[in-house]
Amino acid sequence: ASHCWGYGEDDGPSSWHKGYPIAQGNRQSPVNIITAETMYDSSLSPLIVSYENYSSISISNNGCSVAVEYADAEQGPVIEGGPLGDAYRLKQFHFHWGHKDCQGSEHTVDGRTYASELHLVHWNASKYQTFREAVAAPDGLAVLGVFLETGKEHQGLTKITDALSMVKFKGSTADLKDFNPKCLLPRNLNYWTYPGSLTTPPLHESVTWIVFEEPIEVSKRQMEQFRMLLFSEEKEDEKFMENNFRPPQPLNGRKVCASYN
Ligand SMILES: NS(=O)(=O)c1c(F)c(F)c(-n2cc(CC3CCCCC3)nn2)c(F)c1F
Ligand SMILES: [Zn+2]
Repeated sequence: ASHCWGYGEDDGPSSWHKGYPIAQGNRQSPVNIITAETMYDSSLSPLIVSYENYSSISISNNGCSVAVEYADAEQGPVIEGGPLGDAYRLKQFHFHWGHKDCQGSEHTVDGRTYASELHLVHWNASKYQTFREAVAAPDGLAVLGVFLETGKEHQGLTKITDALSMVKFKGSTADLKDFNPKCLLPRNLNYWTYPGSLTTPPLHESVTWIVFEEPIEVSKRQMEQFRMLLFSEEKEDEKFMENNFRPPQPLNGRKVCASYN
């Protein structure tokens, strides 16, 4: 079905429940991470990120974000360990950002918002046949969340930000080969984890969230390049793609676990 949801006044997060009742479910994302209430879980093993044989295919503007897609290959980039019982295969990564640098992330930390948040979406290819099947299963997805704050330019991100002008309009796609997303992870892999959902419709409660504590630094110019993207198609009147983030949702008794003490 074509998107009839968005981030505007009438079709934004507060009205998503009309088309997607799960929006008012009990394991929705994002959430505000209250660090004093997180639980150190010594049983959490280190996260294993095996992105060596990556094969990115393209970058595209899907009308709600900009995403880099990966080939669905057996030996593709995977993550395992940490809270995960299986190996999860990277499908795509995308971003959420604001109109200005003081807001834009989806998760917040003690109420603090960041300029942007990168999501690396993985699916449980050990247990399910396809992404479509996994996206609706309670242990189907694992998403790595990385906060972006403004500071010095991020060398690795320039390959992405310099390609954004090629996917300005909704529905546009461009080649983007051999991008290794490992360069987008922070140096320190301390993380928080909790059971949640997609943060966009269909809002399936199928995500094990793994949010890194340490943000990566990107330049103000790189953030500006995200803000020249459009929600709109070539023929429509211009609507700049910004504030494409869902606000924090109730924890409903969920515990956020920390991988570090
Ligand atoms: N912000 S998030 O929570 O990291 C996040 C995700 F994890 C996603 F998986 C998606 N997602 C949506 C679809 C369409 C599918 C089309 C087939 C039916 C299911 C949805 N593909 N990937 C997504 F858009 C998103 F924003
Ligand atoms: Zn996302």
